[in-house]
Amino acid sequence: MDVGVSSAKSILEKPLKLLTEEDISQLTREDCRKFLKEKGMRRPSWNKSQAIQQVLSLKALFEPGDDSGAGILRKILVSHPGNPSRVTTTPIEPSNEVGAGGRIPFQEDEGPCHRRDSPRSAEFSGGSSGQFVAEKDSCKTVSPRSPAETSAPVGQMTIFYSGKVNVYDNVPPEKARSIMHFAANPIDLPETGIFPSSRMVSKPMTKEKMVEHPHYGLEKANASRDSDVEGQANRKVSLQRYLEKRKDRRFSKTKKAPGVASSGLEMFLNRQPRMNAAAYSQNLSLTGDPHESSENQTKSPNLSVDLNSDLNSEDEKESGHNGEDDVNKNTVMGESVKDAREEVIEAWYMDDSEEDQRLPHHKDPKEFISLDKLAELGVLSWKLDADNYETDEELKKIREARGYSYMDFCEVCPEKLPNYETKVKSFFEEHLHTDEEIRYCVAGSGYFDVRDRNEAWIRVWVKKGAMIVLPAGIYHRFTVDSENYIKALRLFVGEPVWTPYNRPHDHLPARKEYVDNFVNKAVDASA
Ligand SMILES: CSCCC(=O)/C(O)=C/O
Ligand SMILES: [Fe+2]
Ligand code: NI
Repeated sequence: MDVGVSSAKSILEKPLKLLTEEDISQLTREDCRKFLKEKGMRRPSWNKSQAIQQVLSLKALFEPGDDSGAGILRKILVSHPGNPSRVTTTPIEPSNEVGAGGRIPFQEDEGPCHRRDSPRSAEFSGGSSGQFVAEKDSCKTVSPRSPAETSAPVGQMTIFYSGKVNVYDNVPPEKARSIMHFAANPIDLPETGIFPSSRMVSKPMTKEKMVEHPHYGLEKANASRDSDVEGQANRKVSLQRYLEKRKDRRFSKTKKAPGVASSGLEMFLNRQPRMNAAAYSQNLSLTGDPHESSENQTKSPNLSVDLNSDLNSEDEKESGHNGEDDVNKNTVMGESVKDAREEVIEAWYMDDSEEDQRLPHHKDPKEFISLDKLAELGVLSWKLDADNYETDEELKKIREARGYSYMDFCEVCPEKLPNYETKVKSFFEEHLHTDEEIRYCVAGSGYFDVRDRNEAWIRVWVKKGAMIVLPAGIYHRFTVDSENYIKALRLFVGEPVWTPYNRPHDHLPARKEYVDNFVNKAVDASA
């Protein structure tokens, strides 16, 4: 008998309130996906953290009894005015408590090689918080749990989240509204009480602070509860303990063991699919061509200390991508919903030509790939407001959620980058890093090429406003495009390590972990 399977099954069958941190840490992605599929979710996440989060959310919402997540949600349910048949999340208001004095000293120097940029998209994208569209009777503003509602017919609910579509059958209106509320308040996740509220005071996110204040955000979240919460107390305490431990681990000097899955922090704070950045690199030999040296970058030392305190048409012509390809479209009741990220990020399979690396290198015919497909390779993306990155609440939320405590700029152009030619060549050597590579394009554009599961090159065109995360261990390379200019914000968890390990570096734990999580498991699952 497969002990692992049966123990996972018994864990998943446990009521949510009895789940312990040990239980959760034993779950594998496949356990969760299986469970979710059995519960009717058609496309559970491929990401372990997110799959676990989906399991917990599902259990919270569907477990009967007063201590269900729906019970908690019911307490804080708000009516959604406006169109009763659809609710889309709106950007969370910026925190008023963030003082101007605490602003990040970003350097605004545009540089001599600043090229013309694509027109700015004024509209905020739901990239970081995901876009939720719920259908059917899910958003009627009926008072909670009225008798009529209890006997109301159940229906199907479709949730568009982070570009993914999940369809749930037999959803009562009450639960649907709970989910709607959950969607509209992405930071105040009611089940765990661990989320910093968008309205709470913004606190510095230095390593010390993160360890020192493990209950960051608890007060505000807890304030929205009352005695109904009692039934959840055990589970909450257990989960908090789990999160605190993981958070401490994440920011401690201790190296993370190879193969350890994503941290609890990201499991609960993150609504984007994500793989963790394992910090192995300190003890690994530098066998690659370090294309990085911090003196060559426009580093802003203050940024590494505390960043949280305060925090087209021409392009389409060039790519031949008019944004109307079916592959990048979501559909709600037959209506197409475009992923806002596509305004600033496009991805396609590359041809094999040896021509100038700065050319688009499309196949003939062009073969685009959706951002969801990229996420399945661990490549995450957001669209952000690059004109206001200093004060952007969305960026701040992403950084808080993912622990990106460090930032600096990297400007790639002959005038700004010493040893420009060598560097550009080195960026384009196929390599991997033992941590995530996080780049936020605030001006210009460039190509990040990543290998897919079959070793084919996918070219990811990143333009102003695009933030991209390449997971640790993925083979990739970078080049500017024919405009020859990019200014990118580089982010990192803790002290940055930029070492590139040129291919082959398959023995590195980060590579093995990447292959296990994003190549082998996907292949196993599809077999
Ligand atoms: C646009 S940032 C420069 C490229 C880089 O840092 C890197 O590591 C590419 O793989
Ligand atoms: Fe890199
Ligand atoms: Ni690099």
